[in-house]
Amino acid sequence: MDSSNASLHHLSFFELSTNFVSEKFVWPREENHNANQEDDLNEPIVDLEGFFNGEKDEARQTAELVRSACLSHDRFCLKLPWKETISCCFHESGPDDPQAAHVFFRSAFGQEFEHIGWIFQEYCKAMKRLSVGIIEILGMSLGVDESHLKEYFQEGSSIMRCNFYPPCQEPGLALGTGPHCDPTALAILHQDQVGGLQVFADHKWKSVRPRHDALVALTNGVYKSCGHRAVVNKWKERVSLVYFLCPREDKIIVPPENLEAVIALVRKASRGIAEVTERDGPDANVVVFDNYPEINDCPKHCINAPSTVNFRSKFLRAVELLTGQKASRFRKSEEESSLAVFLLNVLRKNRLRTCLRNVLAHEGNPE
Ligand SMILES: O=C(O)CCC(=O)C(=O)O
Ligand SMILES: [Fe+2]
Repeated sequence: MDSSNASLHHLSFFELSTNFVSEKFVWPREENHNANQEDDLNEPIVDLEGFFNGEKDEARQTAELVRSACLSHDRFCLKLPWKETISCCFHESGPDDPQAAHVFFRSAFGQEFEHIGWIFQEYCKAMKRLSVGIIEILGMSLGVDESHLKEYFQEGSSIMRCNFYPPCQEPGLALGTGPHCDPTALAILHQDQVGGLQVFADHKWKSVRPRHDALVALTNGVYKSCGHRAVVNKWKERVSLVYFLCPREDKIIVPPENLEAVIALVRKASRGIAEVTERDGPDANVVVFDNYPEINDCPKHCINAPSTVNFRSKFLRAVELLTGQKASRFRKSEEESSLAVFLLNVLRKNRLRTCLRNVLAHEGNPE
């Protein structure tokens, strides 16, 4: 670093060299955190090798693992972050493209940084391949057409961010990156060995310990967007690189058709279930869904009636997607031929109710 850069650096973190952290960086007490006393996340490690080698069974198992990991997160506010950041757009471009990274690095930072732009471009190309692969697995895990999401993101223009976190004398007062959910489809994060990334899971901040052989993928969408933050370290500087996968700027964002239909049905059914159990108690076995025409359209709630087959198969799929359990486990016998009984039995498994609540909360106003 030359002397002009060094003085700039000292200027931006002037407060650092004093014995206190400037008020601008002090995070509200209610969001207080003690960076070193958090639990570890114990996130599942998803090995993508089989998927990238084209092994179908391994890809399916990977999608299962991804689904259960993505269905278990919550969300969440800003003071000044204790960090410096550079974010650049990444376009898959030819060497003469004015938007190519090396052109940007040369014009923004000077000739001597052009080669960093070339490295940046190569890194982003690799991240693009990886992220589109992960998106494909996410698509599989959601039960939507496998190629849908892959094609959707194929031409995207993504963002690459480098975060630099200087040491902070009072790491319990400041945050490197405040709590947030990334607004992009997928973020792939490469953190160095200092550690600092935390994810909000099970109502607590949990540390994602650095692994030299793994990157961290954070998702958004039907799977709840994953709240996360980065804490700072008293002694060491930390660097993270984040690749954000985004669709092309003019793409219209809509859920895949079959997924939308399933979610709409689940919303309706879940309101029905909630009302039903309040009114009739958990042992009720005859139920009328007054306000839910899709369900009442079924003659005598018989799930084998032709008009209900479509609904039933969609609902079973939704149950599978949302609970991670095979829907056939709920189809115990012919006696359970009433849709209402079926729904109540599902509800008794309890997990579905929580999952449905999550879907409703995630989608905003359930009314
Ligand atoms: O540095 C980190 O670990 C997190 C950074 C982050 O969440 C972001 O840049 O969006
Ligand atoms: Fe983030």
